[in-house]
Amino acid sequence: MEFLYKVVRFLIKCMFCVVSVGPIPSHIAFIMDGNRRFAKQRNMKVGAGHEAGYFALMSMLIHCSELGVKYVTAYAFSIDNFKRRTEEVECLVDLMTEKFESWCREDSIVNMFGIRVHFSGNLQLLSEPLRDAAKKLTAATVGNSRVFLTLCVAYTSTNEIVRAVEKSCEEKWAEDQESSVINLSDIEKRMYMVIAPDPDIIIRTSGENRLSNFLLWQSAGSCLVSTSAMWPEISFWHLIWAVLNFQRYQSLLKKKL
Ligand SMILES: CC(C)=CCC/C(C)=C/CC/C(C)=C/COP(=O)(O)OP(=O)(O)O
Repeated sequence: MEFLYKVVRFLIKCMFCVVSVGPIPSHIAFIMDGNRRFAKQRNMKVGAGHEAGYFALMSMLIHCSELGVKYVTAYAFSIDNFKRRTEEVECLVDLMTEKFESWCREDSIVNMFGIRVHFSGNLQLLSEPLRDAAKKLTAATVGNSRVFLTLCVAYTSTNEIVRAVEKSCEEKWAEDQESSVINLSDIEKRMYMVIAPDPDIIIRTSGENRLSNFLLWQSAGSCLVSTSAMWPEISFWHLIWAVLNFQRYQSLLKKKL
């Protein structure tokens, strides 16, 4: 078993060397889809599917960090997810609260890997314990700088855009009532995602090709990669495949110039 593990680690290292010859994306975003189908296919409870999804996110984070990807974004809970059955919403909320609280510890995985956590979304819609855990985690990881992880929670892109436009109007009007012209940079400055560059790659699992109200503003130039694997099944190889696709897309762009 130990031998097999060593062989896999060696292969992973070789692949890292191969992809490092080309440009490494600075920002990868994930639409983590298929947790419930993964659970159903295995006669597991829905909660177990989401828990498996959590471990898949951890493994992607570690691979991204080893690959030198600076920004990672994950769509963890959309505003529309509040419409799901109460038990499922509670289960996801409990899972996130528990993990965020544990990530605050000094020896947690996020601190070990130098991951700074940021939240994108309307946190006012969350229960108080989850909102507090998210705020505590943001503060607890503020000194980390190896990877910037943005978790989209209570997020939809349309909500982000409307909020940024509203804030721009209010703040510009308060600044100067004579000329309150709003431009692109006024809106972008007020987006939740202002902390990260636009994603180079968006990976969606479970065979779907839709963006489902995720990073609509930021994805104009992103390379979209869809895989039929359910989110808990995502592996290092899917990540490498996405990066190779991105590199091919980059070289095509260069040829066009
Ligand atoms: C602590 C932390 C950040 C945990 C994250 C856990 C996690 C992976 C959440 C994603 C939840 C979600 C709505 C997935 C979509 O699959 P789905 O439920 O829609 O599955 P389906 O497409 O098969 O119905």
